Amino acid sequence: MENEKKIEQHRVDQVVAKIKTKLMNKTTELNQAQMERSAVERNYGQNAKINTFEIDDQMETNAEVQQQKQLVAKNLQTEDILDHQVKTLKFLSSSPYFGRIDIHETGEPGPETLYIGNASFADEQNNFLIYDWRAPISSIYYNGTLGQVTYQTPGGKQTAKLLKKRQFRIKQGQIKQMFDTNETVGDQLLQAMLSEHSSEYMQNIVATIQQEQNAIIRDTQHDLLLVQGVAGSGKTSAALQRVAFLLYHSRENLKAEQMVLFSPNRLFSNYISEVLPSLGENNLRQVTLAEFFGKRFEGLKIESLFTSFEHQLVKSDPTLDKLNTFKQTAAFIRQVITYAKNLPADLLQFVPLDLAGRTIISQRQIRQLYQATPTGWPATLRYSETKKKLRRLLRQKIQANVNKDWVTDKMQDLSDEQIRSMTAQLGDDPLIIEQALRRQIVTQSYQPLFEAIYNDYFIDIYKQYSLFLAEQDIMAADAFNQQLEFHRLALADCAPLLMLRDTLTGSGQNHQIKQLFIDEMQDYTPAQLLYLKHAFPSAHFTLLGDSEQALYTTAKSAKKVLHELKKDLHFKKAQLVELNKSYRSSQEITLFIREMLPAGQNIQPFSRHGERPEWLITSHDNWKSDLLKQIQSLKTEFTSIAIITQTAQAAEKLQAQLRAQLKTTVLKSDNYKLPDGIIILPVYLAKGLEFDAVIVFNVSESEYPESRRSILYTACSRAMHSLKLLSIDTPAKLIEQVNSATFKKTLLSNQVLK
Ligand SMILES: Nc1ncnc2c1ncn2[C@@H]1O[C@H](COP(=O)(O)OP(=O)(O)OP(=O)(O)O)[C@@H](O)[C@H]1O
Repeated sequence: MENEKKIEQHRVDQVVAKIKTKLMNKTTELNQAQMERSAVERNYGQNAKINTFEIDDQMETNAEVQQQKQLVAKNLQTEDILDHQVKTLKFLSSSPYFGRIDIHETGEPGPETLYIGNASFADEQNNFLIYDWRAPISSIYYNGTLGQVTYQTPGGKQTAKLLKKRQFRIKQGQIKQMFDTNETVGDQLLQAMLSEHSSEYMQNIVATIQQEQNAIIRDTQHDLLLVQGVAGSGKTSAALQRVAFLLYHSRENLKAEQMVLFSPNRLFSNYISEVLPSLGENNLRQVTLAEFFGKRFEGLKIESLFTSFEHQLVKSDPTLDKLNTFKQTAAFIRQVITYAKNLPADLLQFVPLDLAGRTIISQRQIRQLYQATPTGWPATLRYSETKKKLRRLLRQKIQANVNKDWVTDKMQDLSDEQIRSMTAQLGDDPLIIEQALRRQIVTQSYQPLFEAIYNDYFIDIYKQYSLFLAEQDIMAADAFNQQLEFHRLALADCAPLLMLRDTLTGSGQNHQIKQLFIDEMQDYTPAQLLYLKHAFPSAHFTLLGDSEQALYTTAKSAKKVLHELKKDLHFKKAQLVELNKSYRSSQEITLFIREMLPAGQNIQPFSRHGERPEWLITSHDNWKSDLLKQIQSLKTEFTSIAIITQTAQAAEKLQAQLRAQLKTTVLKSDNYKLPDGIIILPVYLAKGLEFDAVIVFNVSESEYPESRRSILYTACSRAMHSLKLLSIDTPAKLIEQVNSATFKKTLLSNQVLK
């Protein structure tokens, strides 16, 4: 192997030399392009400053400025392309590839050797020295064991014989590790990757994508791809590599702007923000569900998923809980749609169009316009026809106002300069100029009304929804109205409200988005998913979740989740992929946490070893000093240490209790960056994240009764290398039920166990 390694290093040296030459050329081109653009911009700046008075001059200058602007835009585009090439080449010059396959394709005279890396690279004769990991042929690297293999190409299925598979770890142009493997992607490289300590940002996994993850990444057939995977099985990782794959696969008709990822919180958005750039792709848009709703209900404070969760934990009102549960179903949304479609005109909650305290178009007039539309038309058509008529009516009102005194008054207040800019290109006829001016003045003052019509402000959707709720249950309507008075909106009301608005007005759909991803989909209600399907009608959905980590609902089998989605959301081609192997945690941690779940034996640990998790039992008097000792000892080994509590209040309280002895940072839902040092955070904010060491705080029976099994599982599964559970006083039975061989139990104080 040593000799082989020398030969491979020699090739790496040759390839890197070629990459560096190209890098030099591209850097020069980039510098030139930047200089050219600065020159155009300087020139453009001077032209834009020319003071124009005569109309002819102004028009000429405008045309010139436009031309310059176009030139700058074109230069910027070239610069972007060059900049991207330079970045890719820089990366390749340090780490050109990670895989090699030797294959003999059916019908070809002899075998060939291909190297696979983050991006393709060809020499001047167009020989591919590196293949992009997303190229069709590269799938052999991820899917094939030695022997006969097949792979998809645009022209159909191809067969080949895989003769050799080799993995590399190359850094700064030097081969650090090299393995031959017969497996799909061998464990040795994966071992090395997973043993590393956690970092601030999630890393890409292109060198070690596993076969079942590859099925997620390369799927282009289905409009619903449902991924149900155990904690740490690489759902998020696979989803992000999938984005990169789709961008490569449909370079011509899919742009990063046409994709959106619904993520659990801002911390998570930041945590994953480096993955796509590290693969040479632009980031896709990320939004949390609360942000998405927030944009659609301006002026209202939307309850976040976490607040809703904390409310459930802190106070729980059985009657309201029941109502909220119904609001979360797809059946409820369907009821909203039926209501909106069949709403008689006299029940529509129109509001007058007012301007500066004066009603310009009354509620009665609006209703009459609506009633005048054919009753046989669907509600949305009647509504859009009403909108058209309202605009026409406004224009008539403008005409009727043109010669009114208030307009004459306003005209007299205008400066010569204002008049000139308002009437440019109208010729010299004073009569024409005056009429145009008057019309502009009225139109400008009526502008807010046009906007109100455009934005559907002439219908009070909140009142309408409250009436709908009252038809179901008067208490539900009261609760909703009460929230509204304080400018608040419960999360459970957002999707039905929007569906009501959209069904009445025919608005709210975004046809631009082609791919939509939802991470932690188990936290979405069927009502929300149904609304998102409606709001993004052209999108393919990739939904990633783990129902065992459902903090807000109960666990369901993957097949049941798929069945319900198909039934509720009407996808044509749905596919379920299940991931059972956990990569995040050491084998010892996985063996312990899977014991917490009734069906946990399906979870396969990855063979990376560490210490068994430790269950620490302390007393009410000594817990603080015991906890501090544990933290001190973890600090000697790890940099990323998290203490996970159940609620934000508990996190704050703990911080206050430790303050005198230890500096910690409590994470809140509006934090977007993980700070250094010891972190305290509530479990829902830890979703999707991982830490070298985790201490789950206060695992007592009162905090973690049987019903909070998922919460405890989610908290524990954030740990990569070290997991400790601290119980104060009465320990949780949930742990007592776990096979005692999977953890170490330590009595820190003279605590009497039940
Ligand atoms: N094929 C792989 N090669 C290398 N690392 C991997 C691979 N798959 C997953 N990992 C690593 O395992 C860890 C967990 O991955 P990820 O966060 O994507 O899992 P997840 O299923 O989304 O987890 P959770 O549901 O618990 O949030 C990450 O550190 C990721 O880099």
